[in-house]
Amino acid sequence: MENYEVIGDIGTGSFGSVTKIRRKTDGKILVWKEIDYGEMNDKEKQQVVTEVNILRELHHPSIVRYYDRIIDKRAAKIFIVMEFCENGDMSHVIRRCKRENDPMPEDLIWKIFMQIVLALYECHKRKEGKILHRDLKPANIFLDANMNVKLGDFGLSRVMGSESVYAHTHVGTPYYMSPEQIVESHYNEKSDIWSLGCLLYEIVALSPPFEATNKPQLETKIRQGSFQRIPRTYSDELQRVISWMLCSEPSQRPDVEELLNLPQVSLRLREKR
Ligand SMILES: CNC(=O)c1c(C)[nH]c(/C=C2\C(=O)Nc3ccc(Cl)cc32)c1C
Repeated sequence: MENYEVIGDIGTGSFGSVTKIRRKTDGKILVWKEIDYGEMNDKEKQQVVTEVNILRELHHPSIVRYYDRIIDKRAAKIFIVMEFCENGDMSHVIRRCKRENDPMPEDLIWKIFMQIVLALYECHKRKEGKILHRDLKPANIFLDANMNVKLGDFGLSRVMGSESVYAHTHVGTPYYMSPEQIVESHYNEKSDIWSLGCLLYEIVALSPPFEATNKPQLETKIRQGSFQRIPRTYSDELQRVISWMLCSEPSQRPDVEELLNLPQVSLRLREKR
């Protein structure tokens, strides 16, 4: 802890709180996310260790960079030191767009989508074995000073299984739950693609595709799979890729490779080079 100076609280992520810090050696601004493992059983502790080790291996410009971890045995806490993303998370951006009735232009949406797909490609297609994100949502997508997308920490949500101590912090309605998760069948990379479809829909329409005031109603809507077309100001192409990711049948959904081959995505990939 002595290598870092606390600057101030940033907020609470989907689990654990995030604090802005300064590295004393070079003054670099970073954040740490605090995980309290005091109440965890051995299985959950092992899972956090495994997931942090996976985070350490992942180096990609569109994935939040992991720098360090500090274990405070006395307080039974782990501090995960990660990259600072000056422009916060996508849920704040969506709220601002909605409040100011200032929707994002389609070109920016395709750029954001491309970067999230690149990050997810890194996870799903890594040679050491697939990593599922399991918690794709606006609050887990961060933006750096140049409005580049950074996929937030993930896999850790594996610790968030229903049996985990964290389950209670999984506050809010599971808007992005896939049909197969409702019937509690096995979560796979196509479930991440479903969540990506919900995420892209919400970035475009500024509301999730399936909304309800309670879980049973939400599950019915998700199972029916019908949702409003995105605003007419956006192209049929954007509507088509969202509908493709929101196919009820997982095998019908695209994988990350097919998404990278979309004309609007591959065009921007070539521009990036
Ligand atoms: C209103 N929120 C913010 O301004 C904000 C800012 C400037 N940064 C963040 C969050 C993170 C940030 O800056 N880096 C992060 C790395 C991992 C995780 Cl889980 C979260 C962050 C947030 C939520």
